[in-house]
Amino acid sequence: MCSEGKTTPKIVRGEGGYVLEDVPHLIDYLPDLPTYPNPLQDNPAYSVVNQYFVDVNDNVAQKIVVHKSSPRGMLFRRAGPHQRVCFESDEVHACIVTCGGLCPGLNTAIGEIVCGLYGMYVVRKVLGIEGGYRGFYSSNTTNLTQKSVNDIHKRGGTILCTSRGGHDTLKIVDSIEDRGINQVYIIGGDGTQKGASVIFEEIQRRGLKVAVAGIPKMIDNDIVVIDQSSGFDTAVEEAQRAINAAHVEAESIENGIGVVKLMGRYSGFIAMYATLASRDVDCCLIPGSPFRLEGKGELLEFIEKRLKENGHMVIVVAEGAGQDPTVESMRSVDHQDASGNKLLLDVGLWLSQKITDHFTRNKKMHINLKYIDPTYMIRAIPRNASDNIYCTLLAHSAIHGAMAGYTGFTVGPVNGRHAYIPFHRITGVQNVVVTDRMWARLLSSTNQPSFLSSKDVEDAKKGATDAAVGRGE
Ligand SMILES: Nc1ncnc2c1ncn2[C@@H]1O[C@H](COP(=O)(O)OP(=O)(O)O)[C@@H](O)[C@H]1O
Ligand SMILES: O=P(O)(O)OC[C@H]1O[C@](O)(COP(=O)(O)O)[C@@H](O)[C@@H]1O
Ligand SMILES: [Mg+2]
Repeated sequence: MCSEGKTTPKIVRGEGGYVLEDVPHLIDYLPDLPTYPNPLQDNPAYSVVNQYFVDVNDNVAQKIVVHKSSPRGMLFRRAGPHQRVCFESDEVHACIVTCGGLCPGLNTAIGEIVCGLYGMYVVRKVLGIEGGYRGFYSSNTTNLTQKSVNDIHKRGGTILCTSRGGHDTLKIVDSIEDRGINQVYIIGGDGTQKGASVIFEEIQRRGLKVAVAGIPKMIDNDIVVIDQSSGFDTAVEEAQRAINAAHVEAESIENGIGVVKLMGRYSGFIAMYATLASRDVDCCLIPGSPFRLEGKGELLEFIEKRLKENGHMVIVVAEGAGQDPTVESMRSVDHQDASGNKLLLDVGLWLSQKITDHFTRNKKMHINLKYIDPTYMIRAIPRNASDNIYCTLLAHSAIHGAMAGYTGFTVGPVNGRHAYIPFHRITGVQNVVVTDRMWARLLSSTNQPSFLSSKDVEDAKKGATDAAVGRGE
């Protein structure tokens, strides 16, 4: 595995504090590249829409809440179809690959890239790379047509299969070059975008006319800059079913406790949003907000109090929660998956065991605890309607960008408008639930203590500031 790319940021400054963080373009290293009129101008569907093409000077602001005396913040290039493109339709040989963990909407993204290329740009050569990055050099490929992707958006998973690890940059770029591929669409999470970044670097180094576009999918919502990751909405919705079940079980028996573990390796967005949406949850535990079991005002005392008040309770725990020294012992610190992600032991099981032990030991109360682990159920399902539309827009934005000659970018909504974001802006830092207003809303809705000491609060505030600096805010 390589480390992420080292492209120098393409910063364009102008009057009035204008700062555009632009994405690379093929013309940056292929200056004589010809351009052609966009075939969309003759497309009966698109030609009827006023101002369908984006202006080359359209930008999207990262910061929309500004202070009188504060800097205006960074701008990104607006995504969308351009008047001129750098590829002729019959010249395009595109490929699509899906990498990393599953996420609802992968098949929609695949299908929409294929249909968008065929329908909007009259492209006829789209190759599916099977089995993630290693598929470039060790697996089968499949020709993708509008017919072959016809109804895949209704299915969970990815028709191309996926994998972790196996990112061998040189072999991947050799394969791209040997096959004559000139547009590479890479669908995946934060790890995948890092991989895409180094592929782009190598392609640029070799001077190839190959556009590399990243399409973000992250069930954990742990990618920075973009508003929200695709698949997240579906996952939060599906998590409601597990929380409902835990609630029904807990309230139907004396001193019932329902514990639900939700995905979120480094960030607790699914747990936080699922808790806020449900309103049946009494306590939500996430990475970044440490808790302790024993002691005054700590978790076990709170559980006892809530049981006495309500007779039952529901706890939602994100899989990455409990990283403080109290639970350090249950973590398999030395283990990583094939992509280098930290492997965690089951915090839900551990917590359930600790709660049961506590109440058995002190004999104060007989509890009935049910542990529900819907982990893979929330990501193996088909996307919901809103994620379907979202993935469609991501796919189309990626196609328009690649056709216009932009490369080395990830596409995504920034404050509601789709933009092209250079890889390095999203690969350097991870999105985490910081102690911001959303977390305050959650604490107020569950009425749980924060379990934070004054030192924890200081650390969290510092972490939030550092993260904001890392995100370029
Ligand atoms: N720093 C990196 N450089 C190159 N490839 C990487 C890097 N990090 C992850 N990858 C590759 O990206 C792919 C997906 O990464 P992973 O972390 O498993 O999932 P996700 O993209 O969903 O976060 C894997 O094939 C992995 O080898
Ligand atoms: O068992 P797997 O496939 O490694 O997946 C588990 C991980 O996948 C995720 O759902 C998403 O992680 P990625 O962003 O790496 O795909 C994590 O929340 C979870 O820890
Ligand atoms: Mg990841």
